[in-house]
Amino acid sequence: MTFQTLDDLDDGQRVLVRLDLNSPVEDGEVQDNRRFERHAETISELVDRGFEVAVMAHQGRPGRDDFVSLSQHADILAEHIDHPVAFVDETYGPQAIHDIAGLESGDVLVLENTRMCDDELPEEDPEVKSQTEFVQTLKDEFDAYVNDAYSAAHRSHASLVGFPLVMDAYAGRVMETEYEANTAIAEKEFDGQVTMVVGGTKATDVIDVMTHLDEKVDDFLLGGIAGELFLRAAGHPVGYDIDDANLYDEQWEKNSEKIESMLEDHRDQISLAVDLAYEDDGSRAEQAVDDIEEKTVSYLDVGSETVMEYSPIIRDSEAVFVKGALGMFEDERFSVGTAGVLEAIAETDCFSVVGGGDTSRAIEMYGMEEEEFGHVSIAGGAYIRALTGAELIGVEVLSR
Ligand SMILES: Nc1ncnc2c1ncn2[C@@H]1O[C@H](COP(=O)(O)OP(=O)(O)O)[C@@H](O)[C@H]1O
Ligand SMILES: O=C(OP(=O)(O)O)[C@H](O)COP(=O)(O)O
Repeated sequence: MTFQTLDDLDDGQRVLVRLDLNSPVEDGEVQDNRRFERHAETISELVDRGFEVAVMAHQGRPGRDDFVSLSQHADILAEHIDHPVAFVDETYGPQAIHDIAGLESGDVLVLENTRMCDDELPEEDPEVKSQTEFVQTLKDEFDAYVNDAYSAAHRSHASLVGFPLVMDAYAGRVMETEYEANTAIAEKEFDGQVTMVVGGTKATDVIDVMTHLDEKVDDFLLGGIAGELFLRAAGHPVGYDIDDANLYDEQWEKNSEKIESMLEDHRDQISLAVDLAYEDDGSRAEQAVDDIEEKTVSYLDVGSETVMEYSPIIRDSEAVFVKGALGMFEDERFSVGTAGVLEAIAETDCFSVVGGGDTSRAIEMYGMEEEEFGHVSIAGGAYIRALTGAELIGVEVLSR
């Protein structure tokens, strides 16, 4: 697969750049993370080369607490590139078009969250997305489109797959390096045991990929939301929403058949938590899974016994892939699973990849160094999909 890169683009043009600045949001505040640091390299290069730059990116999903404006992202990006970054609260409306027209050489303008436009979601064919009002309006304002959002390249959304069909399209530096690293990793052959740690909140993404990796991966170590859904399928009274949470039921509806057939056909490859942690009177408490008779609390981490079972499997592995945290590690009380597994990987000389905008943050939060891991990717769902050998739709359209 080959695509044009920034080396193929003449300096000083008007470029529309898609980044992935999707970030954790705590109490309405966007948290700085490695995605800003990495994309800053691409934007700084474009600024230095005198381009007029408009940035598109998404944040969160409609209906979720993390679905917020990109105004804070513009400020964080400005700090990373040490250069002013303007923001407009429209993606392609009249004010956005006015501000784009006013761009001068070296200027950077962040457009509003692409997912606030009706045309961005849902997933549809690139041809359909390329004909949307969103794409058709913006395409004439620029000389070229640059996609740097490798970590979102598994989504067939307008800002990712529509523009390359109707504009001269290039890969940014992050797209280029992540694509090369993850493709090389997907092609690697391992003689020994291959383990995948599966957690996080996006269970649908990981379960879909697990069904394609059962020949490549010997052991799946489960936690997070997917872990609880597997426990539910195994007959435990967990893995459903209580209070007004919206993490389990919808993903169960979508995936229960796949989970049940994975358990039926590959039970010996799947390790489930034997204990779970929850908050009790402000402190961490743990409960053996076999003792749970009814879910009355939110489980926020795997328990210590589970970490003791997972760690030797990691130590015996030749390769370990991590996608998604085993618990809500941002709260130190629920970091035992995620930090425990990452520490076991860091202490072992296995080949390892840690992926995910959120999960990779745990490395620095809990005193580990990136150098202790083979590759730390800012992509989560995209990198595990790449492991299956499947081409990512956002990369495919860039290569046409
Ligand atoms: N049991 C849990 N309950 C709530 N959140 C969880 C739980 N386990 C993991 N998480 C959250 O999952 C997030 C990572 O999810 P996800 O987006 O799937 O992974 P990544 O961003 O690493 O690709 C973390 O921020 C963590 O707080
Ligand atoms: O953060 C992302 O994916 P990841 O959590 O799998 O790394 C991407 O921005 C895609 O976001 P989405 O999973 O809401 O489509």
